[in-house]
Amino acid sequence: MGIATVMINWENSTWQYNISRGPCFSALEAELQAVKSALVWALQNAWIDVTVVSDSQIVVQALEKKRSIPDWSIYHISVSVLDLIKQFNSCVFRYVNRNLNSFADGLAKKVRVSDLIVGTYFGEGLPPVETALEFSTRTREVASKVVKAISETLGLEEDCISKAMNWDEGLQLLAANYYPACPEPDRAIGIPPHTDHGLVTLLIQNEISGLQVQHKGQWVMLEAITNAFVVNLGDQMQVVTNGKYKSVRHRAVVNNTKTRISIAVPHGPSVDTVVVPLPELLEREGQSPVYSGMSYKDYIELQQSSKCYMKSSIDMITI
Ligand SMILES: O=C(O)CCC(=O)C(=O)O
Ligand SMILES: [Fe+2]
Repeated sequence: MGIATVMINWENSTWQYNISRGPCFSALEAELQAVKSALVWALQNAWIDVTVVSDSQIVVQALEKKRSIPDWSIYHISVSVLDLIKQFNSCVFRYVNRNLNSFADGLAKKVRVSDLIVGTYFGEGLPPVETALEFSTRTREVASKVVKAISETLGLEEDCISKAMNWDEGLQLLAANYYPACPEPDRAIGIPPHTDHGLVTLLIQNEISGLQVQHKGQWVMLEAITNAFVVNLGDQMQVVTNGKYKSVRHRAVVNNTKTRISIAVPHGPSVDTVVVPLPELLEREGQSPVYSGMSYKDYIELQQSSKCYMKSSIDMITI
């Protein structure tokens, strides 16, 4: 079994990763061993405030509650990890989706098939994938809060939408949009009008405006605010709230002198979730569903298919 841990020092912008190989009886054991080796390494290097990021929900859920992993065959490792945790000033555990942990995951796989030399590797700056990982992890926390707040505004439990959408397994994307200056902006379009297919999209942009939203039939330009997120609601939010919240139709236009950059982080349900209006909401309001159920995966396919060319995909599932 291959074990890889990536350590990032945010204070001096250096990173290193450590890889090892050894016998392991389960994937869970390998995850826990990786956490243990990261903690041992951190203590040896006098790190006292650490955040451990893992793609194993079981490991993260247990350790953040300072409990042993519910698998007695690895109880002894749990005990030593819990002992190690006590030696830190702060030790936080965070879950990340596997595809966001691809750097460490890829290293562990490579070492298993033996084409990587066991040892510790160092670098300056930040490993590029990990920068995206950190950004994605932190923006996910913001998006989770937004989804909880939306649930509450509907008079529902804060985790009502996230539970129904299997948020913990949800799809998260990262899109970097680059719009070079265009001498004839009126004859070009950055991104054509569309709605995002997911639940919420967080968007940051450089200081150049370009995002327009459709409001009462008019295109309205949003002023670009530095260090602020724009939150766009997507189609699944409209479906799950039975139309109480609307997904926003938007487009991006180009600038004649300046280059515009935007980073969009769309968050959706897990791809297998069949999204329907929340039964709790329908019951309380005495309403019938306005949208028919469809899995998120099928909805994305529908939106990208020729059937939806120049048409709104949400109309296709409106009853
Ligand atoms: O660049 C923008 O402001 C819009 C980007 C966007 O709509 C998208 O990536 O879905
Ligand atoms: Fe969009």
